[in-house]
Amino acid sequence: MSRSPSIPDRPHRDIDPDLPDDERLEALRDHYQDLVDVNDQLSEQLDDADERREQLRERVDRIERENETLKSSSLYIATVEDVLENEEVIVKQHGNNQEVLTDVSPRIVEQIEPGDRVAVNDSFAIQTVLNAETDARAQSMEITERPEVTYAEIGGIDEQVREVREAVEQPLAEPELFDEVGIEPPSGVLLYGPPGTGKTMLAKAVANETDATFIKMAGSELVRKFIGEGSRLVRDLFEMAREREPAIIFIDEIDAIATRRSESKTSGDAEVQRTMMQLLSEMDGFEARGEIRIIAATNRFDMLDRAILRPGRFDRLIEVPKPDRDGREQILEIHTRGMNVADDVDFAALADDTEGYSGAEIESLSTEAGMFAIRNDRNEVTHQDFVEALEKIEEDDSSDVISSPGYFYQ
Ligand SMILES: Nc1ncnc2c1ncn2[C@@H]1O[C@H](COP(=O)(O)OP(=O)(O)OP(=O)(O)O)[C@@H](O)[C@H]1O
Repeated sequence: MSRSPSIPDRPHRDIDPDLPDDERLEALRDHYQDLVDVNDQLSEQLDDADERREQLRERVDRIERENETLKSSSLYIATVEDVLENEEVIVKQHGNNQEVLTDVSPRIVEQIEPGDRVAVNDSFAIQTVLNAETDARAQSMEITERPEVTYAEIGGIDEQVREVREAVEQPLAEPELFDEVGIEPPSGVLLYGPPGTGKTMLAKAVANETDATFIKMAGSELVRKFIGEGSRLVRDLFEMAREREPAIIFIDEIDAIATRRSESKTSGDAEVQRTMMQLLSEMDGFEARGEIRIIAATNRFDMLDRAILRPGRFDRLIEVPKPDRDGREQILEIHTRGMNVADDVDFAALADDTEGYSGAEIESLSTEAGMFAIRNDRNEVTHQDFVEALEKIEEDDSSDVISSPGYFYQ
C-alpha cells in the first residue's frame, strides 16, 4: 500500500474532427480505455485510503485506552529540583523526600522549571505539570509513607499511648479480635488538649507501628474561600487514604470545621457546615474494621459541635494533657538523648522548674540550652545552660502573652 499515492492525471486526447469515422472511433475507444484505467487506479487508491483510515482509527482507540489507564492509575506529587541536559530531571517526591533522576518527554521538558510541582507515576516518569488548583489540593495534605516517630520518643503520656493503641492500632493489626468478640472498634478517635503535648506524634507513632501511610490535613486547610472546595478536599483525603491503605487519616485543628453553629448564618458558615457534613458522610461510609483509621485533634474542645462526637463518628475521646512532673523529666531525657549533656545536669530539678510546660516547650528549652553552650564556645551542655535558657524563655513569654502557644487553653 503506497502511503502518499499520486493522483493520476485526467486522461486527455485531442481528436481531430476531420479524421475519417473509423479512425475517430478508434481514438475514442482508446480514450475510453484511458478513462477506465484511471478509474481503476482511483478505486484502488480509495480502497487503500479506507484501509489506512481503519488502521488509524484503531490506533486512536488504543491511544485513548492507554490514556485512560494512565489517568486512572494513581500518581504521586513531586517537586522538580533541577532540569538537566538530555531531557533529564531530578525530582523530589513529597512525603518521603526521595530524590530521583528521571527522563521526561520533550513535550513536557519545555514546560518545567526547578520548583515546579509535577505528578509522577510509579516509575517516576513525569506525567503532568500541576496547575495551581491541583497543586493547592496536593499541597494541603501531608503524606508520609511510614513516619519515623516511635512510641519510645513520646514521654509522660503513657496512659494516652495505651488508649490510642487500643482504639487505633489494634483494629488495624488484629481485626479478628473485634470479629470474635463481636464489637465494633471506635470509628474515630479525637485527641484533645493544649498545643504541643504530642497529639500529632501519637498519630504518627501509630502509623509507624502499623506500617500505615500517614495522611495529615489541617482543619484550617479545609476552610476554603470557594464553595465546594472544602468538601472536595475531604473527598480527596479519603480517596487518597483508600488508595494507600492501610492508612491513618489525621485531621489537625478539627475545630476549624466543627465549631458549634453560631446564631447568625452567613454563607461562610454554611460552607463550613457542608465541609463537616461531607466528613461525617465519608466516616459513615467506611468500614470500622477496615484498613483506614481516623484520628482528629483539637486544642478547643469546648468549641466543638457535639454532632461530631456521636456514636459512629469521633466516639473515642482521649485527653492529652500537659505533662506532670515525672512526665516532664521523661520528656527532658528524651529530647537530650542526642545531645552532649554534662554530668551536672539535674533533670529532676529542671522538671520541678518547668511546671506548666508542654512537650514542645520542653523541646525548645533543650534546644535553647544547647544554643547557650555554643554561644559560650562549649560542646557540652551544662545545668547552668538550662537555667539560663529557662530564664530567657520566661522573659520572652512575659513580654508576649497573647502569642504564647498555650494561650487559648489556659
Ligand atoms: N509527650 C511528648 N513527648 C516528647 N516530645 C513531645 C511530647 N509532646 C510534644 N513533644 C515535642 O513537641 C513537638 C510538637 O508536638 P506535637 O506536634 O505532637 O504536638 P500537638 O499536640 O500535635 O500540637 P498542636 O496541637 O499544636 O498540633 C514534637 O515534635 C515533640 O518534639
